[in-house]
Amino acid sequence: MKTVVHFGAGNIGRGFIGSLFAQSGYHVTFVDIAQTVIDKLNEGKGYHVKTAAENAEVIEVNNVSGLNNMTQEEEVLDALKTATYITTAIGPTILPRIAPLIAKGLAARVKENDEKVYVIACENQISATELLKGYILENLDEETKEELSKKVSFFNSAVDRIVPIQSNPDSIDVLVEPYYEWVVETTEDIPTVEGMKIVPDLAPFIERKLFTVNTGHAVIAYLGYLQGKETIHQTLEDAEIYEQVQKTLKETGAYLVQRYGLDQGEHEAYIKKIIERFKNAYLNDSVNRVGRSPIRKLGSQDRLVRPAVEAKQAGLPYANLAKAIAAALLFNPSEDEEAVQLQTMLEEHGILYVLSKVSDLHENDDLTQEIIKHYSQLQK
Ligand SMILES: NC(=O)C1=CN([C@@H]2O[C@H](COP(=O)(O)OP(=O)(O)OC[C@H]3O[C@@H](n4cnc5c(N)ncnc54)[C@H](O)[C@@H]3O)[C@@H](O)[C@H]2O)C=CC1
Ligand SMILES: O=P(O)(O)OC[C@H]1O[C@](O)(CO)[C@@H](O)[C@@H]1O
Repeated sequence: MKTVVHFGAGNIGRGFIGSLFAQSGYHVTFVDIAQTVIDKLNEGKGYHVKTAAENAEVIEVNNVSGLNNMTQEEEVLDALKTATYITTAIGPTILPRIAPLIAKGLAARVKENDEKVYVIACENQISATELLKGYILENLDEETKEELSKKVSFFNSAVDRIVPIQSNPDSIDVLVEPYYEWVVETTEDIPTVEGMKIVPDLAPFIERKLFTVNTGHAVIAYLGYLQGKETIHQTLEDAEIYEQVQKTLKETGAYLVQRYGLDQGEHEAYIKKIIERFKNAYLNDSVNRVGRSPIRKLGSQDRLVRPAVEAKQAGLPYANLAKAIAAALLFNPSEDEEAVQLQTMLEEHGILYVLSKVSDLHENDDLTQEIIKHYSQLQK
């Protein structure tokens, strides 16, 4: 039986990527630091994925096991030696932390196994696998890098499925939205995985996804948070916020249509479909989850700043994106470490410093001035 080693046995790991591999006949070895999840994976050897819909579908996921990368390094290295795929859904900021272990595993593997292995990072980040590859290579000598170049392929990917924080922490079953899309960039002939869509150029797919699903979601989360809302679907019931989401996605849409030559009508239909997905009350998705890690989300390549910069450079409107960035700067749930860090940075150094440091935006930039204007208005 073919195997996959998947780093991150969380919501996307269990509810999406791991589940697709299991359904395709793979044994899935999840690697995580959450010992309780690892124990449950090993005890039950399976779990259920349930769709958030009136007529819920329940999928049984079998042929899974778990390893703890902090305490079972040797076992993880063994699993890496024979895996066909190595995947991650762990969060972009964690990739550098798991890279040394993957590097060690690949270095040992290429000495004794000539079979190809495919590495795919499934994160909300442009070029996540390329970045992971860089972190892995930093840990290897020239000779091993040369071996890797023949036997290991790295593919960027875009993952789209809304999986909220699960309501029962004692269960490893996962509630997911019915919709999903997993797009992988390669021209190689690779072993089939059910639900994996292969394209030669990921750029239009990941940008369309990140700057529609994730931008729209972020607008709802940050404006909802400021209005004291708890969930995404409740926030969307607010007519003003609903309109703000539409106006912001019109801005990212204009950029995407121009940049990738998308069909205007088809893109408008795509936006409509995404907003319908956000309305799914069965997900009960919290604004704090969707807005989580605002420093990452305010990064220059992420869902808010990058499309704003791109729109500005293309001579297109960006005022609503600037408002979304301003709202993100006011996101402050006490349990979100990055939100706390962001607020401390704002208090100690001010908004210009934060926009420069976190978003690579400078004082004399028109976008910076537009953000500051909205920031002052939202503070009132
Ligand atoms: N939840 C969602 O709807 C979607 C999430 N994503 C992306 O998928 C990735 C994972 O997100 P979620 O599954 O929602 O997060 P999650 O928090 O549910 O899962 C992350 C898992 O990584 C584990 N982890 C953290 N640090 C670790 C370490 N050093 N070593 C091993 N394991 C570690 C955690 O224990 C957790 O089980 C993120 O990049 C996210 O942006 C992408 C699309 C949808
Ligand atoms: O997972 P991140 O990058 O923190 O952001 C949350 C976003 O990811 C998703 O979970 C799915 O793409 C969306 O719900 C949301 O836009």
